[in-house]
Amino acid sequence: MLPVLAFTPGEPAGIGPDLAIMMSQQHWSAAIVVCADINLLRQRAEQLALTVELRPYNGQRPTSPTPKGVLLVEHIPLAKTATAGVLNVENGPYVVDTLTRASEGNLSGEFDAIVTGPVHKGIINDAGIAFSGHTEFFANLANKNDVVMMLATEGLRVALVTTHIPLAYVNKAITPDRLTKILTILHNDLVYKFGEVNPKILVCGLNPHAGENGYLGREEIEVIEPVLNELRNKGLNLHGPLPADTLFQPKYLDTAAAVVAMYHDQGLPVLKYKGFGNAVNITLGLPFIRTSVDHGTALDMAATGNINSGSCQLAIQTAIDMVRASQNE
Ligand SMILES: NC(=O)c1ccc[n+]([C@@H]2O[C@H](COP(=O)([O-])OP(=O)(O)OC[C@H]3O[C@@H](n4cnc5c(N)ncnc54)[C@H](O)[C@@H]3O)[C@@H](O)[C@H]2O)c1
Ligand SMILES: N[C@H](C(=O)O)[C@H](O)COP(=O)(O)O
Repeated sequence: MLPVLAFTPGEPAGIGPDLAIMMSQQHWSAAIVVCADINLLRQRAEQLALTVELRPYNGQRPTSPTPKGVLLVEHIPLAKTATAGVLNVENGPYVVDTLTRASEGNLSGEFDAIVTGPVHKGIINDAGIAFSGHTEFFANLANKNDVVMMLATEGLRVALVTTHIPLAYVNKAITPDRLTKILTILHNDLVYKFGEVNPKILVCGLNPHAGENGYLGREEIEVIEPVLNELRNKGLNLHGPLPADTLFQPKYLDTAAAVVAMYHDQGLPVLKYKGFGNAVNITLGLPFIRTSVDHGTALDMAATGNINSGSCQLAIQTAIDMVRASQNE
C-alpha cells in the first residue's frame, strides 16, 4: 500500500515552510500531506521563486504518490500572517494545532507516519503552552510514558536516556526503571525495525570517566551497572558504562549498532558534528512512525533560498522506509 505521510513544517517564521516547498520539487514514492497554512506556503514559494501547485487535501486516502511540483495541503490557519525570521507569539497555538492534527491522523490510521520540521520551543511556551519538544508532545498525546529519542547519521546512531530537561534534573531522571525501558525499546527496535542481529549497544556513563570507580560520581555503580547486568542476563548485548569522552572512536563504534547517551548534550553534539544536515531524528516507542530533521528553526535562513534540505530529505525517506518495513512485518 502507498505510504501516506503527514508533514508538519513547524515554526512558520523558520525554514520549515521552505523545506515543505523544496520537498515538492522532487519525486517521492509516497503521498505527503502537509499540515500547515496554505497561504503561508504560497507566500514562501513566491519568496523562494519556486513553482508549486498547492492542492487542498480532501481527507480521502491518496492512492498515488504526490506528483512532483504539487503539495497536498491540510489547511490549518495561522493566527497572524507570518514574517520569515520573525517569531510571533500569537502563532504558537497554530504550531501545536498542526502537530495535533498530524498525530491524530496517525493514531486513527489516516496517515502512516509523521515527519516534522523544526519548531521553536520557546515561542510555544511564551504562548502559554507547556512544550518541551515533539518527542514529549507525541508521547503525551499517545499516552506513552517512555519513548526514545534517537538521532542517526551514516555510521552512528545515538539514543538518549533523558531528553529536554534542565541539566540540574538529569541525575534524578536516570532511574533504573527509565534506563531499563529505554534500553529495552532501543534493543527491540534495532532488531525488529532496523534488522540488526544481536545489536551491540554502547552505554555512556553519566559522570566524568564513568565515575572513576565512584570517586567522581556514584550513578554508574548504583544505577547504570545493575541495570546493564540485569539486561545482559536477558540477552541484551550491552557494553558499559563507558567514559563518554573516549567511546566515540572507530575502535568502539565500528562494531556498535547504537550509543546510548545519558543526556542531550552528551551525545548529540558528537552526532551533529559528524552528520549535521545529513542526520534524522527518530522517535522510538510511539504507536506510530515519527521522524524529524536534525536542525532547528534557523530563523536567520528562512526565505533566503540558501538552506540545506538534506536532513529533511533523509527524514522523509526514512519514514517511507519504516512504513514499508512495517507493512512487510
Ligand atoms: N526538530 C526540531 O523541532 C528542532 C531541532 C533542533 C532545534 N530546534 C529548535 O530550533 C530553535 C533554534 O535552535 P538553534 O539555533 O540551536 O539551532 P538551529 O539548527 O536552528 O541553528 C543553528 C545554526 O545552523 C544553521 N542551520 C540550521 N539548519 C540549517 C539548514 N537546514 N540549512 C542551513 N543552515 C542551517 C542556522 O542558520 C544556525 O546558524 C530552538 O528553539 C530549538 O529548540 C528544533
Ligand atoms: N533534541 C532535538 C535535536 O537536537 O535535534 C530537537 O530539539 C528536536 O527534538 P524533538 O524532536 O523532540 O522536538
